[in-house]
Amino acid sequence: MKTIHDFLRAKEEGKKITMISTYDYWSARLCEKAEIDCILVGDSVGMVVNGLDTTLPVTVDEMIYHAKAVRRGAPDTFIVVDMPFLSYQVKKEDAVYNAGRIMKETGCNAVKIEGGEEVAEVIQKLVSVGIPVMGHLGLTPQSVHALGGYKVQGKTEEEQKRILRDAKILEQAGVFAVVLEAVPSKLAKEITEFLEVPTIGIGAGKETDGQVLVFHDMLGFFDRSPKFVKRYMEGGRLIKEALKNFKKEVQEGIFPGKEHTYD
Ligand SMILES: Nc1nc(=O)c2c([nH]1)NC[C@@H]1CN(c3ccc(C(=O)N[C@@H](CCC(=O)O)C(=O)O)cc3)CN21
Ligand SMILES: CC(C)C(=O)C(=O)O
Ligand SMILES: [Mg+2]
Repeated sequence: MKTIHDFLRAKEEGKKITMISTYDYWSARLCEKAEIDCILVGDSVGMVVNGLDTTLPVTVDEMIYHAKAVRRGAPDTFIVVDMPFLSYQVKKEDAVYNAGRIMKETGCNAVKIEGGEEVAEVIQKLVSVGIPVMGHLGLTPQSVHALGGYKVQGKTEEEQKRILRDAKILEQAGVFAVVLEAVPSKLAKEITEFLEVPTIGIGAGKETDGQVLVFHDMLGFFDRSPKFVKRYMEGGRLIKEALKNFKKEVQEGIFPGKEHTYD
């Protein structure tokens, strides 16, 4: 099992970190077999698995349910769990309670929190009680309504300054890594060079210390995907063909064959 120190060392040694966002037993098993460095049980589960338009309705109980399944599938992989909307913003005490539940009930290794300066105190508190925290800057989907949509962040110089400043504040607060989502690669490079802790990018160019993608996106399960997604497989098409094949074979009396029958 990797530790937070292995991620720091990877940055020092210039070895890229790979992270995949996924939510269940079988996909976690495959990630572990493929030796992916880190699994993120993302609150994107609400959109990917549950068909919601945003991540906002996702609950702590739902995150725990998925994270337990992921841990069973990947017993030896470093697992980070997203803290969902409103589970850490209201009071520091809530954040400790919710992060504590996530750690205790799932056996994960760390939690992830979206935001900059406004969550620095919460992060400090979690780190002080022994809960490793991953930060998340740039496009923070839990603020989609405030951002006016899923849009690239850090386009203006003012925004860039704010994001870089937030990154420094997160490092001081004690995060062991930071996700940079949907920002120009130049800004991601600048943050990556400045920080001692690793950056993990999604739509942030190639200069970050690692990359993260959602399992279902990279395997092509959806017909539409954001610009930053590379499809390593046309999973949706392959599955649809298999389903059609099943229907055809049943209709034509080909399935089940002798080998599938208890005679
Ligand atoms: N399946 C999935 N993959 C993700 O990467 C992901 C989620 N869900 N849910 C939570 C957030 C939301 N994310 C998103 C969602 C949409 C865009 C998107 O549509 N981007 C457009 C427009 C960019 C712009 O206008 O600036 C694109 O074409 O890339 C980007 C990130 C990333 N996260
Ligand atoms: C896209 C990643 C970074 C995430 O936060 C998620 O999957 O919820
Ligand atoms: Mg998330």
